Amino acid sequence: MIYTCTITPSIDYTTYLPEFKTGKLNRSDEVYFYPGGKGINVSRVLKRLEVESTAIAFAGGFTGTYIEQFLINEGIKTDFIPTDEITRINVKIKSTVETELNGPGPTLLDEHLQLLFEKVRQMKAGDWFVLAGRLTDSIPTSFFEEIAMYCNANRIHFVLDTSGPALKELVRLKPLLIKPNVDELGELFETEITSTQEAVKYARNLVDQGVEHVIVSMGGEGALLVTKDLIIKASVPTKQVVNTVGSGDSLVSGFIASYMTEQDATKAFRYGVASGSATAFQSDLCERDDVEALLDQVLLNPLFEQDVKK
Ligand SMILES: Nc1ncnc2c1ncn2[C@@H]1O[C@H](COP(=O)(O)OP(=O)(O)OP(=O)(O)O)[C@@H](O)[C@H]1O
Ligand SMILES: O=P(O)(O)OC[C@@]1(O)O[C@H](CO)[C@@H](O)[C@@H]1O
Repeated sequence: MIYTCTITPSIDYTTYLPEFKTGKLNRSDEVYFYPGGKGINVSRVLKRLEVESTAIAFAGGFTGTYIEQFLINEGIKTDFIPTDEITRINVKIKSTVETELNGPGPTLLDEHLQLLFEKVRQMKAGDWFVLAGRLTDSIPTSFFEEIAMYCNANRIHFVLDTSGPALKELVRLKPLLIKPNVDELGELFETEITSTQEAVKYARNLVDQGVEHVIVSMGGEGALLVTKDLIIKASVPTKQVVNTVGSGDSLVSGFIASYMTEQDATKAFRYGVASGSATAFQSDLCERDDVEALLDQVLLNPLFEQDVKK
């Protein structure tokens, strides 16, 4: 079973308008209320790719109820831990450019964390634990380290898609996959990455620390896969972009969905990138047919260590 874990879920209030003027009253007539948060997006895309998962999340209030009910209606198993706080609403404004306003995550107490650990203790060898999204400051990084160590010791595949200080600490615990975008990778090494060569260098550093697969996503510029044996750059299909929110999560879902059946990192990477792009080309997350229609348009270009070092 795949378990996704979203510490900070959200409703993504997504609104489209031709022009967004700051400091003015703006009106839009097209709005959507998607359940969001990175782990939740991963579960939703997995479902569309016909892979079952259980979505674990900390959620509360009317927004928490809305998110859980939405997932249940889509046939996704949920295992939510209730919080006293109302789950955040993140605002996504789609205009000439995309503007996002994300709220803070919940303040979690020790009892909440113990409930989460209990769930992890029920997982079995061969299961997947996908920890995705912002990890609130109210949780010490040591808590996630314990979870990652538990996963390693019990052969639970650990996938990590987060940013900030926790990412720095947790890469040491050898996740099966991490998927920073290029800015998050730069943040991890306190630098700005301006070329594929640099991205490969830092991704390679993470592989040397023990991460099995590092995927660096670069929006419309494609993505990179770096493992012990592979360095591959993928170019992405070109089409009108509608909403890129969740495209990184779709990449993660596509990779897992393919890798868990075929254990072929190159194929899984192609499937992941096609999933990311299929999401970018529509308002909500991608469907399986859209992903498969794009597969041939994802061009994989192997890079060689000597070329990258130039
Ligand atoms: N403009 C685009 N055109 C085609 N594909 C895109 C575009 N933007 C994103 N994608 C697809 O989505 C993948 C992930 O994109 P990105 O690097 O923006 O992830 P992210 O920053 O983690 O996104 P998010 O946090 O919103 O999920 C890319 O590798 C690509 O496959
Ligand atoms: O605040 P975080 O947890 O970093 O990001 C949350 C978020 O922006 O990420 C998802 C897209 O990846 C959205 O569904 C959600 O609103």
